[in-house]
Amino acid sequence: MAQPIIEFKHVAKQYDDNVVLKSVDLEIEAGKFYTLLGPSGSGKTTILRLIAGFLEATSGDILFEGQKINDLPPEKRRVNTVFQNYALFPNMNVFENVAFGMSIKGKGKSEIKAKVTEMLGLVKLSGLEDREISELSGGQQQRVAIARALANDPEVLLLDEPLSALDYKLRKEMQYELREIQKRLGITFIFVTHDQEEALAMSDWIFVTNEGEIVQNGTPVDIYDAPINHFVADFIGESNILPGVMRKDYLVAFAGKEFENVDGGMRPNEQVEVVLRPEDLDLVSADEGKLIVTIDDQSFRGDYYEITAHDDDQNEWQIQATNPAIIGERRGLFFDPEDIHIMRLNESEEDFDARMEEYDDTEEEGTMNES
Ligand SMILES: Nc1ncnc2c1ncn2[C@@H]1O[C@H](COP(=O)(O)OP(=O)(O)OP(=O)(O)O)[C@@H](O)[C@H]1O
Repeated sequence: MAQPIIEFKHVAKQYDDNVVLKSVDLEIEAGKFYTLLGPSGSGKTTILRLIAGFLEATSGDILFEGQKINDLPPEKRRVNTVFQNYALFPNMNVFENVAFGMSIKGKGKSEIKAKVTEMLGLVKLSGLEDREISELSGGQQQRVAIARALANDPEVLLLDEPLSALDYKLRKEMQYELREIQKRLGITFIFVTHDQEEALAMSDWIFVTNEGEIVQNGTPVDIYDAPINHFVADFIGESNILPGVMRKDYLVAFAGKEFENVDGGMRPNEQVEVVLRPEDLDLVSADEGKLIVTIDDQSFRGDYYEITAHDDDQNEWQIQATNPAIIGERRGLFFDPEDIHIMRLNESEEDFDARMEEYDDTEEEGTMNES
């Protein structure tokens, strides 16, 4: 990759004895939409504040375009932040809020007017220049906050859970619009959320945080299809996670049976965890199934039925089915070998990446042999 716009080298943050960030390494490439995704307290906001300069790292280096910026004050960094609570100035109207940064920099009136007009157009608030902040809806206030941050021409826009106060429908709309704004401006966005659906829908690249560490990073598809460990598999989407044991010849044993799988490169007899996503499972007749399950419960979810069941080894299963089932009935459970994802216990991210690369190569070779 080209030189990263932002880089963390072993960055740690500690308050007295409380380590909230443990030696984080990360690289941000210019012009992409990044998301920091993780549960509450995992360190997302700390990472964002270190980038903005509102916090000082306890150790490690923070670089901007290759230059160390640990000691650079926030106003000298070419980044701007959009906060969750908008932080607008209530005594100023929409125009004055968006113009604020440029006014204190002493920009000329006509330049300010042109920029405010452009920014309000970008966030679809043209014509509301004279409105007071108290006369705006929550969604409109959020748009003003975005316009105000972008009016300073930052190279990187930091967004700290900016959509969490909005209702579901508005939130979806704003997700789409933020993505569009990022593409149009071509600058780097770093977005913080604890909502995995939001992260999957918006990002080019996701950093998953847990307990002060980045536990996995990759594209949304990588992270969804190949979670590195139990935490990621459980946090991102619904999962069935079962204990398993690798066997020879691309076989894995779980739920009391052996199954063919293609997620290879494993040692026989190694204890692993097996992930199967609910949407990759089908209910079929008992003699067509790879496993037999007994239906425990179901609920209608609009476009599918969410069904819970258990197998004869007493493993719980979550299944997304297009048709309803009958509670108490014994059915077959069907899945494709390629939908079985294997997770090694306690694997480092580097070893995991190497294994996934090997797996991709094996797949390519397989395709070439077939042709
Ligand atoms: N000033 C502080 N003094 C001591 N501990 C702090 C301070 N600020 C944050 N922390 C702790 O640092 C940890 C990480 O906080 P951070 O805000 O980065 O998490 P987060 O992932 O952004 O969570 P959330 O989604 O709840 O905002 C938390 O355990 C928090 O209590």
